[in-house]
This record gives sequence, structure tokens and C-alpha cells, in this order.
Amino acid sequence: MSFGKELNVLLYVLFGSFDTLTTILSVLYMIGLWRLFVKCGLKGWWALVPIVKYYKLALCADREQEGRTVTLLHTVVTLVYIVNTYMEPGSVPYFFCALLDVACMPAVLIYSARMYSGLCRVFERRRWWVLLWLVAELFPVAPLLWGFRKKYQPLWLAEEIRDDADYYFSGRKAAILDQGLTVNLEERTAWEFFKKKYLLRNIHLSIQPGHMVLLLGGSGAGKTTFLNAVNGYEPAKAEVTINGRNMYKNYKEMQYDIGFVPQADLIRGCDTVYRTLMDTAMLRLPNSFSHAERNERVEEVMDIFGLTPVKGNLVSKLSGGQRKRLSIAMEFISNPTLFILDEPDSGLDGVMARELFTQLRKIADQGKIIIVITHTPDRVIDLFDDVIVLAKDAKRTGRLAWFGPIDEARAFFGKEKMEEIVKSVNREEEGGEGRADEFILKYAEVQHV
Ligand SMILES: Nc1ncnc2c1ncn2[C@@H]1O[C@H](COP(=O)(O)OP(=O)(O)OP(=O)(O)O)[C@@H](O)[C@H]1O
Repeated sequence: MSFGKELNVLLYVLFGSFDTLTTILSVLYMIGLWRLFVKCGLKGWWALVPIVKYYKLALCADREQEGRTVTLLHTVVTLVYIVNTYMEPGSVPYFFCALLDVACMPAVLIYSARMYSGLCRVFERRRWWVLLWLVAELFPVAPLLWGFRKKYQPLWLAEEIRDDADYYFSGRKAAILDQGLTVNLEERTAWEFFKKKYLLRNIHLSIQPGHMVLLLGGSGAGKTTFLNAVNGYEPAKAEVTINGRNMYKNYKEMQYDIGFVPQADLIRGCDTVYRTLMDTAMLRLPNSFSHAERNERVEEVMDIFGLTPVKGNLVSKLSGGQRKRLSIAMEFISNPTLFILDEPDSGLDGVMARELFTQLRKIADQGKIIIVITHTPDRVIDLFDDVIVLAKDAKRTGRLAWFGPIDEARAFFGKEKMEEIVKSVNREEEGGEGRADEFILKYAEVQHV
């Protein structure tokens, strides 16, 4: 058999096997893959192209990075096989090639598993399918079922991923302001079950001093995650600057430039209002401040937030509104440039909420930047300048669907009320209109012009 070796190489490259049964199984695998590629918007015949088919499968799985690695590893394994076919068994080079082959295997398994896990996400299937996909070339149940059965449908097409990504990434970075806040957030990720999850992507904006900004978005759109990235509690892959200074790089010196009022405060109930503020002043004001200067600042802040009449009261005896004002006053002690408040009006009635937001408006008018999350924005919307709308795209990543003046937002979404805007980007199963992708793309296009 003069072509024995060449035939072996050809069969190996095409089917990864030499005997009839495994060749048949490999052909079935390719047929399933062909159908699956078509479902995902790719040309079916890629399933016949050795090695490249893994890359195409990774595109269907929205796991391009893993796909590149898997493709590279399969190329190495195939080359090693070809080289070894022509080598003397037992020779030193043969041994090294065999070693390389064995060394590649765990990496092939790990990266393939990650790729298949992406496929399960795109097809909304349980993770145990990964195991069936790992043995699919010898036991092609997964590709045949997913390829032929109607109920196995991808959430989005592989082609679309690239088109959309082009749009999304075309969102220009915000120019860094000498005065004000600039956020250029590329991504904020988290690891979940050995899988990278994109919580936020491509959020670029800058806010001028004196602006009060509403942060809107449906449940789980990433509002808190975004605020935590901006205030540096949970840094993202981002550049955040305040008055032109990089906050992440100078976090220690700049942390008190940002006042962050979380949803639930952690104020001790057994201290008086005055004591609480004096303790905060000790912590946040520079050591160079004398006791008299600290006292003066505390008196000033109590005056601003209407806390002077209750200065001797225990925190536990304050009303909801007073307690809220106290937690804002604590953040105000260090005179921050940027003020971030996560639902400051939760539990407050309409009158108290209006009072609180009017106070915030006054602070903004002093040249500060205020960013607020609230679930009842319409009762105080006249006090705001701009709105940020975050929305979850088809891949459940939080993206920017709008940033700009309130009136322009109304025209952009074709909705009068802020609550209607939230509804329009919320998913249908959450009672919304499911138009998040439409507005994310539209906003990216507007930015691109
Ligand atoms: N560390 C983390 N690891 C994994 N997922 C996370 C992590 N932090 C947040 N998430 C997810 O990110 C998404 C956004 O969460 P986030 O709390 O920022 O939303 P939100 O817009 O503030 O929602 P809500 O209005 O319900 O508070 C959610 O799906 C949440 O489960």
C-alpha cells in the first residue's frame, strides 16, 4: 500500500478516524453541525471544513475567544499527528510529538467545554449538554438533535453578533472633561460557574458640574453595578475621571471626592445626630482640621440638611426622611464633587421625597454632580437635567440605551413618562415591551454619527 500513510492522514484530518463505524459517526456529526450552522445564520458547508468548523461552532456559541484557542489546539494536534505518521516510532522526536499531543488534550477539553457552555446559553439549554457535546464526534446526539429538531433554536444569530457588536463598539469614547465626571467603561465582568459573564459593556458618558442625573433601567439592568464601578467599590475595566483626574489610579486620595449613599444605611441608632456627624468629620476631613473647624463644618451641614432642630436626638428616634437626610449629610461632610444616591426616596411619601430631591437640586446648583437611582422618578422629574437609561441586551448584558437631556429622552423613546421608558426596554416576561436591543442599537447609531 504505497498510499497507506497519506490515506491515514487524509482520513484523520477529515473524520478523525480510520474505521467504518467512527467515519459514519463523524459524517453524522458533520450533518448535524451543518444544520446547526444554518440555524445560527452561517453557511452549512463550514461543517465539512476540518478544524475551521470548531471556530464556526464557537461563533454560534458566542465564544469567539475560546473558538480561536480550540482551533489552534486542534491545528497543533493535527500537525503532530501528521509529523508522527512519518517518524520512526520510538525515536526522540516521535516521543516529543506524542508528549505535545498529550499535553494539548486537557486544554482542548477545557476550552471546548467553555465553548459548548456558551452554546447551551445561546440555545437556552441546561449545562449537562456540555458533556454530550464533548463526545459529539463519537456520539453525535447533540448536533443531530440541536440541528434537526425545531425546539432547539438559538436566541440570536451568529452573524447578528458581529453586526451588533460593530454597532456597540462604534460607540465613541467620551472626551475627558477638565471639570466634571467622565466614565469610559469598556466592560464589567464577573465569573459564574467558570464562565465569564458580562454585566456591563461600553458605557461612555461625561457629566458637567451642576447636573443632576437620573439613572434608569429595569430590574437587573446593572444600575447598582454601574454605580459601584463609578464610585470605585467594584472597579470595572474602565477609566473614571473626576475633574480630569483618574479616580481608579488615585483612589486613596479621591475616595472622599465621591459621596455614596447606599439604599440601606448602616448608621448606629444609639448615637445622636451631632455625634454621628462629628465621627464622620473625624474620619473624612483631613487631619489638619482643628476640632473647632470640624464642629463648624458639622453645624453647616446640619443646617443645609435641616437637621439642626434634631441635633441632640438619637438616630433611632429619627423619621425615615430625617434618617435619609442624615446619611446624605454624612457624605456631604467631605464636600464631594460627585454625589451618588441609590434609591434615597425608598420608603418616603411624595411630599418627603420632593423635599429631599429639592435639597439635592440645590446641592447640584452649587456645581456638584448628582446621580440618583429612583423607582418613582416621575414625581420629581422636573428637578433633573439628564437621564441615563441602562438596558439588558439579548445576551443579558447591561448597555447604554440613552444618555442625555430628559426632553430628548422623551423624544428618543417616544414616551412621556420615565416609567414608560423603563417599561419599553424591559423584557416582555418582566411586563415590559422587550425593545431593549432596538434602543441600544438606535443609541449606538446616534452616537456614531
Ligand atoms: N458579582 C456578581 N456576579 C455575578 N452576577 C452579578 C454580580 N453582581 C451583579 N450581578 C448580576 O448583574 C445584573 C445586574 O445587577 P444590578 O444589581 O446592578 O442590577 P440593578 O439594575 O441595580 O437591579 P435592581 O434594580 O433590581 O437593584 C444582575 O443580573 C445581577 O444578578
